[in-house]
Amino acid sequence: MPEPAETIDGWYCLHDFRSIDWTSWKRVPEDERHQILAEFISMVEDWIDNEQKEEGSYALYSIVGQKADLMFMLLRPTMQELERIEKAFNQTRFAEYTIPAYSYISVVELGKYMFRGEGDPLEDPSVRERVFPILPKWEHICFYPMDKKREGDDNWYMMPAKERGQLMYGHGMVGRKYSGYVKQVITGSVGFDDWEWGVTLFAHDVIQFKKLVYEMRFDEASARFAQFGAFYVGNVLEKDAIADYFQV
Ligand code: VOV
Repeated sequence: MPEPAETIDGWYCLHDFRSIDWTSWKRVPEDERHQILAEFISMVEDWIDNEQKEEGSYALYSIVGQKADLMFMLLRPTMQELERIEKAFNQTRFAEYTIPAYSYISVVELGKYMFRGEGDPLEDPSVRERVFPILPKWEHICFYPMDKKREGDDNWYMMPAKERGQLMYGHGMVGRKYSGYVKQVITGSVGFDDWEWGVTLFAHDVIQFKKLVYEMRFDEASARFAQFGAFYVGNVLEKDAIADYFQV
């Protein structure tokens, strides 16, 4: 049997996508809308506090297109904490005006392909930074889930570890060209959700997503093995811009 890939796992991750029920929202009197938003903003402030204490991280983006309007990406040390946040959000008055659109459960993952260190990788500060990341608040986000194929000769899980390592090396080389333009957070979801990985990309210039994802399609690891779910793309929603976004 080919050697299973070893992973270093960090914070648990919830991607939570919501659509806004704009028709109902528009009917809410203005002063009440302010109160409802204040409660939501105070929740975002809690996420910011948590991130400042380095006990987790968050990203808040508005999504373009009809798949959703908002996306929260939350990282926490336990699945219980993620559930508590989800429940706390669902109990806000603001949640009454949102419709769940999609969610994704995973854990920040680093493949051991590139890790050459000795001992416990979680004691290596450069590894800790990768698996307990403070999420960038760059202008744009792109999220999609993916699998590695298991079909005939293109079965990722039947390939010897060395060959997989070579392909991941080639993959990393393509990715490195985008250093400073695109930041990737790969989360593993085998056993947690419907796909094998969540791919979350951050960029200052949205066109860099298209360039990177397109270039990767030609790289063997993706060309032969990658299968993709739905793509979501969005713009950063800073705390101070929330009130404006919900102005109707
Ligand atoms: C921003 C660019 C970028 C860079 C630098 C980069 C580098 C790397 C390295 C070095 C490694 C291996 C070690 C590790 O870190 O796990 C990975 C791993 C991985 N990647 Fe990647 N990736 C990028 C970007 C990047 C993209 C755009 C995608 C989506 C693929 C596409 O076609 O749309 C992706 C996917 C993945 C996945 C699913 C894994 C885990 C695969 C596994 O079998 O374990 N990735 N990735």
